[in-house]
Amino acid sequence: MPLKLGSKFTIFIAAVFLLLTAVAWFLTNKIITDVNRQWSNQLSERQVQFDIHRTLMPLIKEITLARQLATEPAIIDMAMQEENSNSTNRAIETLNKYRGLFRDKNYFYANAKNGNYYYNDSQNSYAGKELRYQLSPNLKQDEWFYATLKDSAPYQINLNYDAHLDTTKAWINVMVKHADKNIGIVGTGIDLTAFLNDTVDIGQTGIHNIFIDRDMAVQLFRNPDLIDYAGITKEKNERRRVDAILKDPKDLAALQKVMLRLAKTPKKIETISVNYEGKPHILGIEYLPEIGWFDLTLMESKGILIADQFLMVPILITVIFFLTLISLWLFLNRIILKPIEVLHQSALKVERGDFSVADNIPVASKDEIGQVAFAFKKMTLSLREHTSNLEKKIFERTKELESLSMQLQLLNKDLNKLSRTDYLTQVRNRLDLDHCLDVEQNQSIRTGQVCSLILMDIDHFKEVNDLYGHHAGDLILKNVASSIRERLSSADIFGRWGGEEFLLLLPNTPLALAQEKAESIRRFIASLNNTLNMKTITVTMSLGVSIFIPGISTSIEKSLKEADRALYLAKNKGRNTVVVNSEANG
Ligand SMILES: Nc1nc2c(ncn2[C@@H]2O[C@H](COP(=O)(O)OP(=O)(O)OP(=O)(O)O)[C@@H](O)[C@H]2O)c(=O)[nH]1
Repeated sequence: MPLKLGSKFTIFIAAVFLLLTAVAWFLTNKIITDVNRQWSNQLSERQVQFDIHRTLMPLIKEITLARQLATEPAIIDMAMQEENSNSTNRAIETLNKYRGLFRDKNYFYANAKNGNYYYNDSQNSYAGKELRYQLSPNLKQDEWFYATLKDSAPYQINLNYDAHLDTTKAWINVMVKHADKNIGIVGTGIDLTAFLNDTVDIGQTGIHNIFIDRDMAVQLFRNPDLIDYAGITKEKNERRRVDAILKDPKDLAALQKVMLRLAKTPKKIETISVNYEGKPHILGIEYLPEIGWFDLTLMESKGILIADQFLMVPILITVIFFLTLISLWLFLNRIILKPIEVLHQSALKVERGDFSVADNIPVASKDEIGQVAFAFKKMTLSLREHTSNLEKKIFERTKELESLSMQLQLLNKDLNKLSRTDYLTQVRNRLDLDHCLDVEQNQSIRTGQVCSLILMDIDHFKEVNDLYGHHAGDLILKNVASSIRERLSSADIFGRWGGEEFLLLLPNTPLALAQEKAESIRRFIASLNNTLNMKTITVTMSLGVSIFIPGISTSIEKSLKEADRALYLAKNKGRNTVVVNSEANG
């Protein structure tokens, strides 16, 4: 079945709707992604700047102080000649001075030469006994010292758990140098818990800071279990790396790429999308060359991205598209489909011959549909008028035909009558008599009634013709026929058998009565005066009578032959005589 216009419109509008919606969703998604990227870049940049001030500055301050301490002559002096108590006292004095300046009010100093380790805390607990113990390359807990000494960097930040002091600290280890030789390490420790509380775990929902070094080992994170303590003393594969936090290898690969780029262009910030604890996050990355770390700012997308709010836009666009297309459909339905449907229904009615619809065809608009409706209305009106005229004509023509048919029937009747009437005498002709013989035979057989036959012939008619002329003969024939017919009842069947011979059939008439009738005719004809040209001519007739008796007579044809035989006998008897068949038989 071919598709209707309404279905085509619906499919078209649905397709347009799907296409527009898909484009709207695609564009919105693209815009959201772009905006989010820009937005998270900015946010990340701000966050990192904030971190630098919040986190890096105190660290740099500590490093600067420690580096300054490492260059203090008293410290170098002590490293060179610790056995000199004056030098040592001066150095301890200097160390104590710096202790007051360090954030956590502690310092340490370790001599490369003998492993002597000096330490004092914020409580000044070790006043006078600052030399705490002697480091040993054989002790695992002292490995950091010997590993750091071997490092070429001027300073390091080492996260360590101090078994002696039972503290976990971020140690700022600065090399004490003399003539390019590492002669000791000096620095301060920052309590990691306090540090994490103050700087890393800032309590901003959805935002986490991770500091990692170039090897991706976690340096600072709110969960201390994931921090790579004592990294300096570990093999690379033993270190706690960021993959404990960012578990997707794809995220790690992306991060590594960014880290390689940023290491060449510090102070630049890049962002990537990552998964953290099953949720999408934006990761802002900046390299901090001062400490050799990367500052990673992990921000939950849901909190910072505008996707959720922005999702309303494509939904709104979809709803607007939907409403617009529905309105368009309703509009098309109103101005095209409905008028076409009305025209279609009207056309079907016109096809069935109902022209009354012409008055109801609406021509509301003047547009193309309106013009078609107007043309259709005009056409229907014209068709109605034309059909009405045609019907009138047909009616008139039918009447004419009916009248003609009547005339024809009458003519047929006349013709039929003529075909059965003798042209001269106007009585039944031989054709009609033959038919009547058949009918009467059947009638007699059906009813069981007898039928008498009288065959009559004008005597010496030849002489009449010869004496008075053929015309006179005709007149006598006519006169004889009409005179006999006038004397018969309506049931009697009379006609010209041929020439001057006539036949009379008498249904339901016994032979005796038929004989009487024959006698009566004979007498009447003999007495009849046929007037012609002032002359009176009389003729006589010979008559033969027979009967058809159903069940006894063979056939009416046989009975007719018997009448003919009787007529013959009548002629022989001298004419003007009636002979009954029984006589003939006798
Ligand atoms: N005028 C006229 N004569 C007719 C017509 N039909 C037959 N005849 C004539 O009737 C005559 C019949 O003659 P026939 O058969 O010899 O018999 P008939 O002269 O009547 O003698 P019988 O019958 O023996 O008494 C013929 O001369 C026919 O020409 C007719 O329609 N008009």
